[in-house]
Amino acid sequence: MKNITLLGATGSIGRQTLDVLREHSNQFRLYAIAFGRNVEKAQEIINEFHPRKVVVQDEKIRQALDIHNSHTSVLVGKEALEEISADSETDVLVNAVMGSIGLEATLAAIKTRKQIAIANKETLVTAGHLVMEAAAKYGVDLLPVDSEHSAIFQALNGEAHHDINRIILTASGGSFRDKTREELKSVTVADALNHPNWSMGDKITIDSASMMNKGLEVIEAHWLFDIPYDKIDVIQHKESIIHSMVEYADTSVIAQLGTPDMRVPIQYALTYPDRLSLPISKKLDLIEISTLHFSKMDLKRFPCLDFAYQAGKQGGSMPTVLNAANEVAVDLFLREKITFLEIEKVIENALINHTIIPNPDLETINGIDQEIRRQILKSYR
Ligand SMILES: NC(=O)C1=CN([C@@H]2O[C@H](COP(=O)(O)OP(=O)(O)OC[C@H]3O[C@@H](n4cnc5c(N)ncnc54)[C@H](OP(=O)(O)O)[C@@H]3O)[C@@H](O)[C@H]2O)C=CC1
Ligand SMILES: CC(=O)[C@@H](O)[C@H](O)COP(=O)(O)O
Ligand SMILES: [Mn+2]
Repeated sequence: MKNITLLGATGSIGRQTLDVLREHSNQFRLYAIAFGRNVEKAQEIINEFHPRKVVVQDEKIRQALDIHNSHTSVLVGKEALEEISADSETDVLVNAVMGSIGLEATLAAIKTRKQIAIANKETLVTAGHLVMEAAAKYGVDLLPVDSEHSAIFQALNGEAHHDINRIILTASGGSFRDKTREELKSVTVADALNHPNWSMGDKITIDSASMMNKGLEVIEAHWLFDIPYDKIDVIQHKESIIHSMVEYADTSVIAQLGTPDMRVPIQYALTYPDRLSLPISKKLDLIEISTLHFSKMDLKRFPCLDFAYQAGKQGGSMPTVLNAANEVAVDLFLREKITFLEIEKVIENALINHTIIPNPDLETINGIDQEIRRQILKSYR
């Protein structure tokens, strides 16, 4: 029986992780959870799974929870995310919080040699060098949950890196794949949240529409698989059936396919290297689908993808700036303070105005993250 600690339990990945745990309750026990503001959902989870530890952000949320038993203890604050991640009872950490807030928890789990299923891609974007350095030092594998990275992980199957020509990430194109830039001037939040293939949290759904999601995934792939940026390609594939591919030196291409259902990569990250059954409602039926489409990515149409390639290649503190600016810009868009096309402007300005700091340590990264947020928010109060 493995004890699972789940950060972001009330979110999209969190809830689908709970589906997997329900399905395999003979193998996994929910040991601890952390969530943000959704008290109602958290209460449901606590009532069903009876975790030993629950992390809340503040006293007000602790008081809103109805816990009257000595079995469950409630911990408060950001440090408590690290505490449950490093807890000696935790066997597997599923990091499914949204944003760079998840960074210290990932590092804490690495230092205590946990199995880590990582959905929280912002952790790898903002501080990939620190995370991978720590993972190598402590001999910890990061098991990807992101669908594309799970596909690559499966396609790599332990092959040596020098055998690889390139990684091919697939992009659905998001909510606005068929819109012109002119049409993008007047799109609404509701339009942007209408992803054609995946039901996900709000922030990643907006990232998908701006193509920043794929940009973050390029950086995530660079760190997870130790692959240079010029060997990472992105192609548009509107059906999200091929989740990504690896082209080998002999030109052989290995892809992983499946209907878009995040429970598949989540479960694989929990059971690796084994595979367990998973009763998903719709298995892949290629005859029914009949045709798959592919097209070239246009970096002028999707400048956020270009920003991410540039920031990744420049390295140092640039990916931290990219991530922080994007997190704030998406939040401003979701709160209708800026338009959709202003998201990319906010990010571009932050990148242009930043003087790169090589090899930043954790304190520097946190300082830059906070400063970028402060500067951007100052203009939109
Ligand atoms: N959804 C998907 O299909 C995919 C998601 N990912 C990645 O997984 C991560 C999670 O995405 P997703 O599940 O969609 O996001 P959601 O917005 O649905 O969920 C985010 C979770 O994080 C919690 N949270 C937010 N702030 C804090 C905090 N300060 N402390 C503790 N918990 C916090 C939220 O709590 P609450 O809701 O209670 O406020 C919620 O449980 C992201 O990095 C995303 O890029 C990657 C691939 C696919
Ligand atoms: C499910 C998942 O992994 C998301 O990151 C997904 O990839 C979003 O799709 P697009 O960014 O390709 O639209
Ligand atoms: Mn993805």
